[in-house]
Amino acid sequence: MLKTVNLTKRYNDGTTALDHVSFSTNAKSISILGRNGAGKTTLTRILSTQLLPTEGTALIEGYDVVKDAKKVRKIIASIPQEAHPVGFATPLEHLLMYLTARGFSLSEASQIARKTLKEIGLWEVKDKPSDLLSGGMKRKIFVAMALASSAEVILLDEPTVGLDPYSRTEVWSVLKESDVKLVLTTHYMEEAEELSDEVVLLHKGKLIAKGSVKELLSKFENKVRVEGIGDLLVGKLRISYVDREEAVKYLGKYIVRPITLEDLFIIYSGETLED
Ligand SMILES: Nc1ncnc2c1ncn2[C@@H]1O[C@H](COP(=O)(O)OP(=O)(O)OP(=O)(O)O)[C@@H](O)[C@H]1O
Repeated sequence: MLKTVNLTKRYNDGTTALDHVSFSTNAKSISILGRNGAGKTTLTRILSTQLLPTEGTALIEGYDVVKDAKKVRKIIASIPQEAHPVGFATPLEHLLMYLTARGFSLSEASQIARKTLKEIGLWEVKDKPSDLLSGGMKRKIFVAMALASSAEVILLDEPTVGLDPYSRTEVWSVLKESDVKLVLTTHYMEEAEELSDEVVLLHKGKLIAKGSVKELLSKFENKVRVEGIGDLLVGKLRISYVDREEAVKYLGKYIVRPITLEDLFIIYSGETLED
């Protein structure tokens, strides 16, 4: 579905946002994870043909995002992080405008728009100007547009930022039920686990790990997370990762629990919890 070879982006001010990132995946859905500034948005902007790489290549469904940019634009729908709806237009109008611009007839667009607005939980507010909607509802308009588009691959940059837990679950279930292939960036580990077959971990522009959450976790199955309660430290740190056998001595005064995706990120990025 996705392949990058030595993908590199250096901005004009000299910042290297992506540094020779190479990976390939046939997973139906992937999450790109990383801390602020890791290069997630830069990667999705390159994949969605909005930004040229400095070096290297990226392919979506076999099409080069630079050489075959027109073809790529036909098969993808992309929601940038900073997308804002038009204030006076309603959710229904947004979907109708978007779908007709993508080539659907008005009657097709109307049918698809109504179905999607119901599925995503925007039906009650479909005729309200977006200015009058909450931040989460505004975000949902864009997820609905991407889902309704019939694109083969949708790229979502932090799709559920600002959504309350109920709305987030609502969006997740619509995304999961859809046949569309997903590339998403997120800060929510739970979202990555819920929605993606594979995760790509970026750190300071470099790829630090890739695989299914299960695969990545299995590499650390002999480790557990130990967290000191109050001022209690594990060595010099409040949280540390130790071998299972060693964990026995921490039981009682410490919180000892299995490693999660969130811990993997800390382990792979090589950052201590003091950082
Ligand atoms: N237009 C630009 N010019 C110069 N540097 C940029 C530009 N856009 C991003 N950067 C820098 O590139 C690096 C990667 O930024 P990017 O937005 O891709 O990260 P991110 O992982 O999406 O971060 P966040 O989680 O905060 O959205 C950062 O150091 C950022 O400051």
